[in-house]
Amino acid sequence: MAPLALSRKVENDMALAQETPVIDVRAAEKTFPNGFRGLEPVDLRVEPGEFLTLIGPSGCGKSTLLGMMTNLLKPSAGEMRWWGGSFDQTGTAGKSLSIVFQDATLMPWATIQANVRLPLDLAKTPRKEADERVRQALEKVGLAGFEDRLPRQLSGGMRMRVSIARSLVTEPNLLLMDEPFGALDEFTRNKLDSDLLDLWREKGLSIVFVTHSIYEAVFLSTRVVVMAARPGRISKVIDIDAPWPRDEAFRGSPRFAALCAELSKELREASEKSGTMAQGAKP
Ligand SMILES: Nc1ncnc2c1ncn2[C@@H]1O[C@H](COP(=O)(O)OP(=O)(O)OP(=O)(O)O)[C@@H](O)[C@H]1O
Repeated sequence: MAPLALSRKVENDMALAQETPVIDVRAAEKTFPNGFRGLEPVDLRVEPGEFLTLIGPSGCGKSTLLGMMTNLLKPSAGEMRWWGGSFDQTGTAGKSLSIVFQDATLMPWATIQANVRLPLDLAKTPRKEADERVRQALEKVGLAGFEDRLPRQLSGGMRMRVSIARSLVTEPNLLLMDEPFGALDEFTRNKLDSDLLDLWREKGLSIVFVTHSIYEAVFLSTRVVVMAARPGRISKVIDIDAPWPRDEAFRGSPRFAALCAELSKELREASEKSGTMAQGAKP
C-alpha cells in the first residue's frame, strides 16, 4: 500500500506543480499618483506554455497590466504572484522573464553581438559562454552572420529580431511583449509573427503579448483578453480554438475569418462599454 500511496502523493504534487500559473494577477488594480484610475481590480492567470494576448482600445490599461507583470509597475492594491511566489523569489525558483518593447532600444554605437550580449555582460556571464549563447540566439532569429553590423545597418524588422534575440539569451521562461511589431509593415510583421510562434513552440515559452491588431491576436494566441477603457478593465476572455500549426494557410481559412469576426465584435462591444474619452484620450 505504502508505495502506491506514495506514488499517488507524488502524482498529486506533480499535478499541483503543473497547475501553478506563470503569473497570477489577483485583484490587482492601479491608481496613479495623480489620482487617475488606470485599472480596475483584475483577476487573470497566465498558464504555463500559453500565448496570451491583451487587446483593447487606446488607454484601456494594456501597458499598465503588462507593466505590473514585469514588476516595474506596482499595483496600488491586490497581489501579483510569479510561479506561485513573489517576484524576488523567481531567481531562486530557477525562473526568469524577459521584456520586449515596441522600440527595439538598441545601443546605436555597439555591434549586434554586443547588443545581444548586454544582459549576459550585466549578469557577469563568462565571455566564452556568453558569446556561444549570443551565437545561438542570433541563429534562432535568423540573424547569423550579422554579428558585426551596427543597428543602423539593419532594417526595422531586423532590429526587432535583434531585440528578440537579446530577450532570449537569458533563456527566459516567460516573454512579456508590448506591441513589439506595431511599427513594422504588414509583410514583415506577418513573417515575425510566424517566427515568434516557432520560437514559442520550440522553447516551450509562455508569452504575454500586447497588440492593436485583431489579425495578429487571432493568429498568435491561445487566449485573448479583451479590455475596455475608462476605467481600464477586462471585458472578455476568448479562447482561440484553432488548430496548430498556424501557418499561411490558416490566415486564409474560414476558421481564421470567423475568429477575427468574433474578436472584432467583442472589441466593438468593449469600445462601446468604454468611457467617452476612451479613444486615444489621455488624462
Ligand atoms: N503614470 C501615469 N500617470 C497617470 N496616468 C497614467 C500613467 N500611465 C498611464 N496612465 C493612463 O492610464 C491609462 C492606461 O494607460 P495604458 O498605457 O496602460 O493604456 P494602453 O491600453 O496601453 O494604451 P495604448 O493602446 O494607447 O498604448 C491611460 O489613460 C493613460 O493615459
